[in-house]
Amino acid sequence: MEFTADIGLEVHVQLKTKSKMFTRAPYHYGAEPNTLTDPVVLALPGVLPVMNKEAVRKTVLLGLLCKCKIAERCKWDRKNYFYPDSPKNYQLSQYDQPICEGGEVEIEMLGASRNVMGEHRMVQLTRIHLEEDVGKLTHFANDSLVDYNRAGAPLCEIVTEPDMHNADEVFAFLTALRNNILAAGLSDCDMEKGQMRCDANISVRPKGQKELGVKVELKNMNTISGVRNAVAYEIKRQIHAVTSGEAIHQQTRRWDPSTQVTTKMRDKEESHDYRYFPEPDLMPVSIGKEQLKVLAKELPELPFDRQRRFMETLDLPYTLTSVLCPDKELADFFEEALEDTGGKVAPKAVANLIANDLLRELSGGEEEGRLPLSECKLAPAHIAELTLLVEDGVITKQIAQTIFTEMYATGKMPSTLVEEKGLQAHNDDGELESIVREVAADPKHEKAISQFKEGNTKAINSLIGPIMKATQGKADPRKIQEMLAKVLG
Ligand SMILES: Nc1ncnc2c1ncn2[C@@H]1O[C@H](COP(=O)(O)OP(=O)(O)OP(=O)(O)O)[C@@H](O)[C@H]1O
Ligand SMILES: [Mg+2]
Ligand SMILES: [Mg+2]
Repeated sequence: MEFTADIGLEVHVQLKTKSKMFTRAPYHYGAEPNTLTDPVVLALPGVLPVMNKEAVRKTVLLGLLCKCKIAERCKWDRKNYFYPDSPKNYQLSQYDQPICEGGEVEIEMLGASRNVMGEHRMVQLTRIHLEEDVGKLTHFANDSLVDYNRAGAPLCEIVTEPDMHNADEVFAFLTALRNNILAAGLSDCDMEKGQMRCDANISVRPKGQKELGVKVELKNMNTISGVRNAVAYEIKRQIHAVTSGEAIHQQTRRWDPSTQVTTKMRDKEESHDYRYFPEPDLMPVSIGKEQLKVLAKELPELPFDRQRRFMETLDLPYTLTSVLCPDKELADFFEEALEDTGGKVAPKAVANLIANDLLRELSGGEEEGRLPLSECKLAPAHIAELTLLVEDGVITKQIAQTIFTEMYATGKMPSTLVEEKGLQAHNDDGELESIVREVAADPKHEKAISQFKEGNTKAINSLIGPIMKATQGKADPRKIQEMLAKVLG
């Protein structure tokens, strides 16, 4: 029997704000445990919450980015539970009136090969609401430690419809969502720092059956590829269970990255009744139409929209755009460099230097991870000047490579390096002619030259290398060819 899998995600994203959701205690990653707290975070008697406006603003931006319907009015609810990660015994969240409803995220599936664009489609969202994060527990053999630094940090929860059907779609969704959020500067989305966390709900049903199967919720995945592996494993496990006549029970399972399997944490029956009720100490929030118009202007161009623009209006190949566009910083760098050339250089030449040469230097030969652009000595103006020097024939493409490495290391402008090292292209025809004559006179090229004279124009290609070498790479190969033809008649 064939099966269809249905997957819905609950993605938690920590917003980049200076202070916490309902108090002015600061929040950032990596501080000494329990140093980012105050009476509100620790829920001492008599404290009252005060809403962080910036967190609401960023959530509305996230909603607009995901094309959600932004509620005119939303409110806060208490989600009651008893666990040491929350000193209040409840979490402030939003129950029946979230800030954002509906919405969608565009995803791209893998193409047939690296230089072919994959299929695009929309993944439907259910809602996005804002809540506060909880503390972090670390368990030991006999006791546990709690760190309340994270408690009360603004946390967006993005809930999708069960609209994904395999692990690759889940991977594509999380990648696209993360790129969009990074482009808008709403969060750093570092999964390993817990800034982006994902629970995956998975069910399977016989192909053709309308109603969805019983869902299992997966937790504890801390990389996007970890989520992909966990989902792929869980779909296989459920199909295997169903075909062996076993029923799937609603439960929560934990992904173990070291053994790459999911194991049961708890059954649905053990799950909590949260007794949600409206928070009496906070007013509902209204978001006006005028405010929405102002906020909409702050949104960046979405990475996929930018990619289409680069392909359509700048005629860049898909491969280059797929390197530049997911990373807003890199795409901005490219556009600035292109602008600096004043339209005199083909966009592809500029894009190539950034997507190939610059990234190669930034990654220093490593497969994954690279230096951030902000730590690099190059500005867009360096790239622009280098492409202009080649375009104007001041240096050859070969020399541009040498200069690139040098300017990356030193931060010196390419024109300075050309001057300092005398790397100008061979524009002195007389000098080039004498080099060409000298090389052509070498008896070892006799055969090639006679073949050329008999009409085999390609025969002299073997002379270009030695001539290039004699000019120390400073002559344009096209010019060498012209000169050779002239000298050999
Ligand atoms: N049958 C299903 N198969 C796969 N995913 C599902 C299914 N039903 C719901 N989901 C997904 O699970 C997520 C949460 O669903 P839902 O709101 O129903 O449950 P919840 O908030 O986890 O709480 P509870 O499980 O107590 O209802 C959503 O992303 C939704 O798309
Ligand atoms: Mg939640
Ligand atoms: Mg859930």
